[in-house]
Amino acid sequence: MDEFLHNPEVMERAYKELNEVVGLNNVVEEFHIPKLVYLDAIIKETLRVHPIGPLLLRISSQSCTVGGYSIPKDSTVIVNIWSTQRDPLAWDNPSEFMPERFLGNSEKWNFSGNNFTYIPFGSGRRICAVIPLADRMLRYVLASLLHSFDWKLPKGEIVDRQDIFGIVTKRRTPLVAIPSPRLSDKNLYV
Ligand code: HEM
Repeated sequence: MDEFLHNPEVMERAYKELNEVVGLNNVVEEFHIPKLVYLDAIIKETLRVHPIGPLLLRISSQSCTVGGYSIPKDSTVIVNIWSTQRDPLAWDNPSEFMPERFLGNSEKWNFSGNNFTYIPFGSGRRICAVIPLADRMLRYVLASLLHSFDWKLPKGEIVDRQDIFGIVTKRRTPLVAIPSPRLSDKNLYV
């Protein structure tokens, strides 16, 4: 929501897609979700710049060398995906919020954890246990919130939008956003 509210051209394109696919006379239903390809790109880009679990932990089962560094057996290894998903060697304009980078290449950009430049759900044996559920819920909840309401930021508010780190990534200050109804019929909100 934060990136959406701070990127008016992304907002405009997402609303256009929702108007065309769902329409202002309807609420979002499950069958609409696969057709919302720009919304899918927004979610993927959000998980790139703000991965929910920024640090993956592993213990090396044997001694090895990674990127020229020797890692002894039984070392704790921390993989910083917040950083790798913003690596300028892998991403153009890595700090820019650009959902378009995920359009038209769904084979390459998925949550399988096989493309190490993009692993928001982790990778390998300990990859997130509920990717299909999390993916579906994210798309459905975000699509419904955006489609049902126009969202605005409070006037004149200057906030610190940076991430803070812990087990999960959070924005430094909580987001305040003001919704107003946008559907054609008030009964659709019941
Ligand atoms: C957008 C939502 C979510 C994201 C981005 C996410 C991301 C992650 C990540 C990065 C890991 C670590 C993977 C690794 O070390 O390779 C993980 C592990 C895990 N996640 Fe999620 N997660 C999400 C939602 C959920 C939800 C809703 C649940 C439970 C209802 C869940 C359950 C788990 C479990 C059980 C593990 C540990 C798997 C294991 O160690 O074998 N996740 N998740």
